[in-house]
Amino acid sequence: MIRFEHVTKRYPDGTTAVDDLSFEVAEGELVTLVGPSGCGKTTTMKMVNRLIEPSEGRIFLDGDDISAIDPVQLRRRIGYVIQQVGLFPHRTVLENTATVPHLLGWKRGKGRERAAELLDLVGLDPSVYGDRYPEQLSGGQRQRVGVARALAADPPVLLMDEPFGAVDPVVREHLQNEFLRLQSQVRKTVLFVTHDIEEAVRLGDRIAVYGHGRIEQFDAPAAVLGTPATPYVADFVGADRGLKRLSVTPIEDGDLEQPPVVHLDDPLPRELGSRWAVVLDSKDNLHGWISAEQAGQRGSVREYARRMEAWLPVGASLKQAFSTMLQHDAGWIAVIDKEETGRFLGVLTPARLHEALRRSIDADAQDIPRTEVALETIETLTKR
Ligand SMILES: Nc1ncnc2c1ncn2[C@@H]1O[C@H](COP(=O)(O)OP(=O)(O)OP(=O)(O)O)[C@@H](O)[C@H]1O
Repeated sequence: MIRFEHVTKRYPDGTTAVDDLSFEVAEGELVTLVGPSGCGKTTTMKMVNRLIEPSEGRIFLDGDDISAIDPVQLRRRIGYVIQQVGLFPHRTVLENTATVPHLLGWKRGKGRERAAELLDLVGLDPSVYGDRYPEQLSGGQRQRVGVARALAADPPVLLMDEPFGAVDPVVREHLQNEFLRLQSQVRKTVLFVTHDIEEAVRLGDRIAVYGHGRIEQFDAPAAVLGTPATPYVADFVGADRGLKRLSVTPIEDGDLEQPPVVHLDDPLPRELGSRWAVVLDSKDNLHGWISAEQAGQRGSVREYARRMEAWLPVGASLKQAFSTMLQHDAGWIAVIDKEETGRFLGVLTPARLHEALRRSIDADAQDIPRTEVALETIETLTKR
């Protein structure tokens, strides 16, 4: 969708901001450009919408060489969100959001309708916020309007330059989550500039880690954290990359333990054979748990079962698992298939969590699928 071919940018004063850059972003992919200040991220991005012209090399958008496209036409295909949102102060939120449809000559009513739809999508109720002016919004709300405005004319490509850089960390995380939810619906091709590795890892399908004017590594977040390509990248992602990796490694079926299970309407078993058992309802959905002390008493499981608060759907990150364990002071958490159905799959214990993390790091180091590492480990163990 976006392709850089040997692109170099030299500024008139001799600064080489970008040096022989070649990479490709697939349709619907979100690529984060991350690196220290001055490494050429913004220059890279601004060359895509021709706010900056390359000195050498070519950039293609959907197969078209952008140097042959009129810049104004080009920018209509590309949404642009920057840190200082740049909302028009004397226009309402709704008018601001409808800016591009308006420029494109849409009928007023259609433009406003679309703007209201987009505001809704970014979590701002148009009936509450639509008639406000930018100064009547919080920083986070202004950023949301910026995103809504960039999406209003439904461009296939979005360029985002530190869009959440100016808000505090809590709002920032909130905006990141909302943006991920939004992106899962709209599936734009996104280039996202940030200097924050955590943000790059959370949002990117792939990350381009910049050194000086060059990409040092272009890979999936887990791979960048697990096997940094150069000492520079290792240093940039930080000594705590093992911890960061928790947030990009999902819980998988194979990570789960199978504890004893009882059903709500069963009589209490005489023994559990374990310190606790998971309690399921008649559809095998998670209900709660009982402890070994309750076994052997009279009555049914239902009378003694406690609700299970610490649970997650499969596919949630190991970081969420760890944080859920801490939050509920739980020695294990239940894992279900989907939030909607709640079918019980197994439990994750701290030991299994550690194993899962270990396995994902080993898999990257050897560049083999994680499931195969699991099998290999089991084979080695059984042969011993
Ligand atoms: N107009 C210009 N003239 C000369 N040098 C420039 C110009 N614009 C940027 N540069 C230089 O080019 C290099 C890359 O700048 P760029 O803005 O792309 O970096 P960045 O990675 O986006 O940095 P930051 O995270 O601080 O925004 C820097 O050394 C910068 O000083």
